[in-house]
Amino acid sequence: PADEPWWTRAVVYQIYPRSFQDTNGDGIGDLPGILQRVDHLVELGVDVLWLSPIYRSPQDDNGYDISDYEDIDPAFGTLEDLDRLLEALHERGLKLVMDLVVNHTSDEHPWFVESQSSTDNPKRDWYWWRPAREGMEPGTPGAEPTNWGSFFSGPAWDHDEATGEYYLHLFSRKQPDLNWENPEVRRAVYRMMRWWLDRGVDGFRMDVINLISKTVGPDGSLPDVPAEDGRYGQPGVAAANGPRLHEFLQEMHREVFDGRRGVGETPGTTVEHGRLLTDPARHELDMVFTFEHVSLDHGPGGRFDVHPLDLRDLKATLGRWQAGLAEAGWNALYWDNHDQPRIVSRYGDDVAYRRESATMLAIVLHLHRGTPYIYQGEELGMTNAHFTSLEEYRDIESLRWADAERDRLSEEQLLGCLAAGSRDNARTPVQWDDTAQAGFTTGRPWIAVNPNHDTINAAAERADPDSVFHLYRRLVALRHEDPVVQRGDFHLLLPDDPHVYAFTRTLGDEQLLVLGSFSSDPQVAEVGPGWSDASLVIGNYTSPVATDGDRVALRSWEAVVLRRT
Ligand SMILES: O=C(CO)[C@@H](O)[C@H](O)[C@H](O)CO[C@H]1O[C@H](CO)[C@@H](O)[C@H](O)[C@H]1O
Ligand SMILES: [Ca+2]
Repeated sequence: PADEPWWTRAVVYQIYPRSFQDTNGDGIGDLPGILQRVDHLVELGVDVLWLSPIYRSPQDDNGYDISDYEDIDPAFGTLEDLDRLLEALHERGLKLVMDLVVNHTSDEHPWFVESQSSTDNPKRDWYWWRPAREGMEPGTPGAEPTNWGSFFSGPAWDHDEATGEYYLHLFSRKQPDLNWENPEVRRAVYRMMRWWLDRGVDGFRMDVINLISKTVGPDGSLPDVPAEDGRYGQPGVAAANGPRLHEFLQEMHREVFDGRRGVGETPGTTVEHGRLLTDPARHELDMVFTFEHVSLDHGPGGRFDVHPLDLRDLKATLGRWQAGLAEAGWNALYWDNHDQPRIVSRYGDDVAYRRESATMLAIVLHLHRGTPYIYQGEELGMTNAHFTSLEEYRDIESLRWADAERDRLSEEQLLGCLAAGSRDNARTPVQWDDTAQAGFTTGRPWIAVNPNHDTINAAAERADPDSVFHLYRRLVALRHEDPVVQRGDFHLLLPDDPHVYAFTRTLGDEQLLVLGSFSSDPQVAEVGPGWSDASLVIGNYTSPVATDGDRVALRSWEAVVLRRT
């Protein structure tokens, strides 16, 4: 019904501009390249384009370190190029969502340059400056104001020789955190957001937005966090979901949003938080990205310490978020993005069953209740990079982790951990065809093209009616047409089955049964009575699925959606 928000029927496509399409042969994707490929988005049928950062930036973290929020980095193009893209998207009924990175700026942003210049500069309090720990020699390990660790390994504080104080950076030292306690900072951010909305942008994806409110003591002190002796604390602990987060987001909503929207990236957020953040009655965010389901194969060592997934954990986690936001709030559904290894290699089988497992994972995700996100290349079934040398890696998080672990692990062990957990797995150029550089560039790509582009590429996928690409087109069309897919209640089945993901979606007297096998071996799903004469909605095998009474037999990595009324 018309009063349902548009995004309950929408599908979002994420582009990582550096790796999408290069048009000037410098090996770096750019805005004219996205314009050139807009018809790929139209053919897929998606409704919204989310662009990872394209702002002026020293590219220390590939654009998530911004030095000018109101200009485009020359590597990606110009403001005019963006206006042309915006116009082309709007003409085709698509919306554009920009990446909003305001937990931190680049250390080359004029705000920080000023703030760093002297302790009494009017912008000193725009960032987090603190003296060394009591009685410790400034600049020596352990003298940092708190024991907070950075997401990119090492301490979250850097000592500034010139002014003798430390500044906070939860990510790289070239990404100093903004001090949102300072109302001037908030006003400057809201003014910048309105500038982009006035330019026609339709909304924002907000980077680590739940880290903007730090836990500050009444005297302005910042607390240490639990940590093993001599080691830095878990990154973000004293910043995640801080005391003033909801206040800041409600203020932002009042100051900025008049109907245009925002999705928040919120690492370390619980279901309870998710509901508070996305309950429309609270006027904060429209949906959030949670991280629980993409951390289930992480061992104690985090993302580079990868362990086999237990499907029961995945079902329990996604099931909890579905149930938790059923009454109020809304989920953002994703497997892939520019920070995660590709799901077909991670939870699927990218060797013997790439098409089957990629399409099964797509069907299972897109039939959940929420707004699905497709990350560039996911619709082609692109796999992890499978790099074989350290030289091939580019990602600051991976390189700093390898540096920190070099004495503890052998080169072979380092390569194994990086191959499984690195963000670069998601950042290899999009594979458009089977030519030398996969049609991405006529030059030398900034990161290596995956050699499997000879068989895995858009041209081949488009030519094969049973391909991953055409399955995604059908899923997007289903989301647009089917109210049960859009709004049906979610109910998990078979929670203890270690191989089959099963659930129903119900709206009125219409019900869908969704089954996905996470196994190469044949599986049987006990689905109970009443499905034997159900109709097929979508499946990833061309020949019909075998139902006999209350049992459905699933072939390798098979997924099927049945409907009964
Ligand atoms: O998962 C993570 C922690 O290990 C990181 O990959 C990631 O840093 C975190 O999810 C937050 O990501 C966002 O902010 C970062 C800092 O801006 C940027 O590097 C990521 O690309 C962005 O998605
Ligand atoms: Ca280029």
